[in-house]
Amino acid sequence: MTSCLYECLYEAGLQRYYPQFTAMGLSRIAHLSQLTMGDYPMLGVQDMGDRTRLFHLVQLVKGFEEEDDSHVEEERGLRVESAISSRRPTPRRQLDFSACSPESEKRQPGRDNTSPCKPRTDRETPLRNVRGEREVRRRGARTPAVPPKPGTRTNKETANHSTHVNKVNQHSDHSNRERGERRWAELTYRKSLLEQEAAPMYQVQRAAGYNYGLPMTSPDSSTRSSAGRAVAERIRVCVRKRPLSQAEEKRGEADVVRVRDGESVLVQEQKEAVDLTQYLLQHEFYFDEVFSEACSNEDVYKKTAYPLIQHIFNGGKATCFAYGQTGAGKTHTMLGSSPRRPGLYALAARDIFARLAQAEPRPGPGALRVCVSFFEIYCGQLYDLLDHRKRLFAREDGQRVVQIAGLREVEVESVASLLEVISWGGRERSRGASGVNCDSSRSHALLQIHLRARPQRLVGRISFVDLAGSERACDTRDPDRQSRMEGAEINQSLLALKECIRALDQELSHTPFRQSKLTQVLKDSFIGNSKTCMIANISPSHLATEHTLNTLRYADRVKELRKGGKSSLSHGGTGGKTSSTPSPKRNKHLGRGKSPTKKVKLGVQKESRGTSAPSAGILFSPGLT
Ligand SMILES: Nc1ncnc2c1ncn2[C@@H]1O[C@H](COP(=O)(O)OP(=O)(O)OP(=O)(O)O)[C@@H](O)[C@H]1O
Repeated sequence: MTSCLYECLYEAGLQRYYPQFTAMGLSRIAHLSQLTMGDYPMLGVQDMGDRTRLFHLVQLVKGFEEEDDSHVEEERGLRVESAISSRRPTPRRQLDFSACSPESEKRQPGRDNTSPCKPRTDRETPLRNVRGEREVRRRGARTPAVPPKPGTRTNKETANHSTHVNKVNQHSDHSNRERGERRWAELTYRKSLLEQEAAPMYQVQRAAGYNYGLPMTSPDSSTRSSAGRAVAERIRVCVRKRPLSQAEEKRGEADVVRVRDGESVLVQEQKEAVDLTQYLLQHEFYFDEVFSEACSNEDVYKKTAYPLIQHIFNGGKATCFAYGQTGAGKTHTMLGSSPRRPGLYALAARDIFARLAQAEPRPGPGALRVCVSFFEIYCGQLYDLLDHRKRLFAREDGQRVVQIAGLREVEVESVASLLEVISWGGRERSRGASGVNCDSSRSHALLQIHLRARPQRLVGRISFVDLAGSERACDTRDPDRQSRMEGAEINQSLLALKECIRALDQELSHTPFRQSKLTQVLKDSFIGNSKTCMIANISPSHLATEHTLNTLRYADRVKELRKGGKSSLSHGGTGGKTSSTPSPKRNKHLGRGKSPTKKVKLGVQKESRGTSAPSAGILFSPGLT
């Protein structure tokens, strides 16, 4: 479960150690102040960079404690109002862990109260706990640990006591407001850093061969040849950036994603060196199509699903995947936001029926029928969304065609009826989200539109796949077993998907579709006359940068595989690292199982923008390690 400690570690880039922290009984931010460097190995923090970060974090927490102590003086009438604001905020100083307390949440300007942190009682606020008895005595007046017995005080004492309580409450309100303001200042600071590009900027450069999780792509020169064009037509990889929402803007979140020329996307990642200087890393990725926030669903449809619809009328199979972090815009793309702003499902349905009407103005015995099925894959199990979430089983028949036994197919005769069926299934999915799986983003949803000739012959089929939230693939390190299993399953299916797309491109005799339920049920979309399009949805917010980069790296790998790259070993996961063995030369160099990091080339230093890199790898600034 997300906790403030996790958030705090996350801010410091140490979130992967969270399970060890909790295993060692460190569950609150306040516990960090008791850590000594001798404890670091027990927490698994061996890496020098991480040790330094943890050290700074511990110092910061201690600093907060001291700061809090200074408020005792304030209670006695000494106001140190300007103490915090006049102090030059070092980057880590700006972290405000207390923002997790319910009071400060309430007081934060323009912030909604949906904090991911578990609400705490006053006594549970982390920095208070750590000082034990003294703290409880001091704050105890407001929320006493043990309620005083009635009648144990005189009236005068009670009056004095309540005056004191009011003073303490006023102080507490004041400090909470101050903390809220500090958090606000932090966000504004980050935003200005990102928007004004005041910080030094370094560009992540393309490297030959293995790229240590960094972008692989360059503008696609392979599409210049006719064979390259054919492959690019079969597998398209596109990216769609959504706009910042009003709530995100109010919270002061910055837009760190830029779309250039409809074919490249640029992400600015805010980083911090061990000397606490802030800098920006700029990642650039190239795709077949990149849709900016200004693009409508119709624009996206024309360049993604529309060619697939033409393809199924020629007897082919097609698949359109929506991939990305929860909240990145997958549903908006697939389903649309209102009847006047339809998504890909409705636009595809409109074209299918328009084309049928054109071909056969009057329905006759030879006319094609449109049938829909809608099901979900959760933890490797299939559930029929058009049949009360009935459990389904996928099996291969005698011709080695995968059949989903018992899957309900509903015949539809118009766009409206198709949309009705989809919304029925969608309701079933969100209802299931509070039952079987607690969150619909943990499952893949597959909507299939079949073109059938009578009686049942399949002519063409398009599958729209709303993939599980990409951030779920990182749950493999979650302390909760169920989340870990879900994460592993999602990770596995995304890996299998990449493999199958590679096989589709290279027309390999063996398609590894059995590696996951997702690819198994989509088997015939990976063989024969089939086309695929992947739309990677991304959020522009600077708070989502890590997930955005993971999404882009995955899409990037899919695009690279199309060009004949070898498979990667795992999905990006938290750190967004993918590993692969792209060239035999590299294999020879590194050998199997050796740590690739030993060979990484670092330390080329250059101000990035507008300059070309002298060699592969990240460009580092002075003082960065
Ligand atoms: N291109 C866009 N233009 C305007 N608003 C958008 C766009 N994309 C997404 N949004 C808005 O962003 C919010 C989140 O989008 P959406 O629900 O589609 O995300 P999602 O990836 O489907 O999330 P989940 O996996 O949780 O279903 C919604 O309010 C949606 O209306």
